[in-house]
Amino acid sequence: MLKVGLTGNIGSGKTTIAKVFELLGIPVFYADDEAKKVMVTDEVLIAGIKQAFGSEAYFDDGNLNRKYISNIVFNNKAELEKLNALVHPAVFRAFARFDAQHHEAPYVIREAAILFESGSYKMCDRAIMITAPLETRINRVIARDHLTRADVESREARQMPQEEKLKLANDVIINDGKQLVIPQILRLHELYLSLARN
Ligand SMILES: CC(C)(COP(=O)(O)OP(=O)(O)OC[C@H]1O[C@@H](n2cnc3c(N)ncnc32)[C@H](O)[C@@H]1O)[C@@H](O)C(=O)NCCC(=O)NCCS
Ligand SMILES: Nc1ncnc2c1ncn2[C@@H]1O[C@H](COP(=O)(O)OP(=O)(O)OP(=O)(O)O)[C@@H](O)[C@H]1O
Repeated sequence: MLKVGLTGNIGSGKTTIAKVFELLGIPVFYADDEAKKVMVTDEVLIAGIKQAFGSEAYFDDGNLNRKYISNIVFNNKAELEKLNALVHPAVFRAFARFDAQHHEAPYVIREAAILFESGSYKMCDRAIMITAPLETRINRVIARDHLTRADVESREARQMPQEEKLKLANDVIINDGKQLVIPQILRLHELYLSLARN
């Protein structure tokens, strides 16, 4: 079974495009969702996060105080690395379980915002990079999340630049709102099916 990583910088369209692969019958592992899940269910991880960032990291009902953590980690590289070092091992373990559950599929997709930054592309056979101009991505995220331009820019600044990621990717989907996306997805789907057969 082929493992395909799917990434792109903030607002590039990762989730939207991953859903199309799902429609084609391909299992998709959403690393960011899984990260959020383990951060509220894994007791050891919860204790580690509270120790690192203070008990304000969680609300009294057990939910993660995302705004509090975002303000810390997206404004300080060392703090983000601290959070990643706590969360990523738990996400890697969940991915291994997902693979095992879908071993009959020709390929699986791992959708992750930080596939390259975290080094997890090395655990995949191929990596897809989704690109769109920065201005388009900023406008999409402002419309979707009602964040400010400065919020989006500070998140973008924490990610490896698109050009760097393109050097590490095997495949590219251009989601600039001009080029048709579905034919690009179908081409890659055919490619992965044929790689999985051989
Ligand atoms: C800091 C948290 C709580 C903020 O949550 P919030 O809902 O406000 O933002 P969201 O998760 O949608 O992320 C917003 C943007 O930030 C970027 N981002 C998220 N995590 C990271 C990270 N670890 N490094 C760099 N960029 C990141 C994503 O590209 C995303 O577009 C959350 O992002 C988080 O828990 N991150 C750590 C877990 C992680 O590493 N997830 C990424 C994949 S495993
Ligand atoms: N080709 C497109 N045309 C118009 N809108 C789009 C297109 N692709 C994505 N969008 C919209 O842009 C927003 C961002 O897309 P999406 O949530 O898929 O991006 P993402 O890369 O997963 O974002 P994030 O990095 O913030 O998690 C969504 O509201 C989505 O509906």
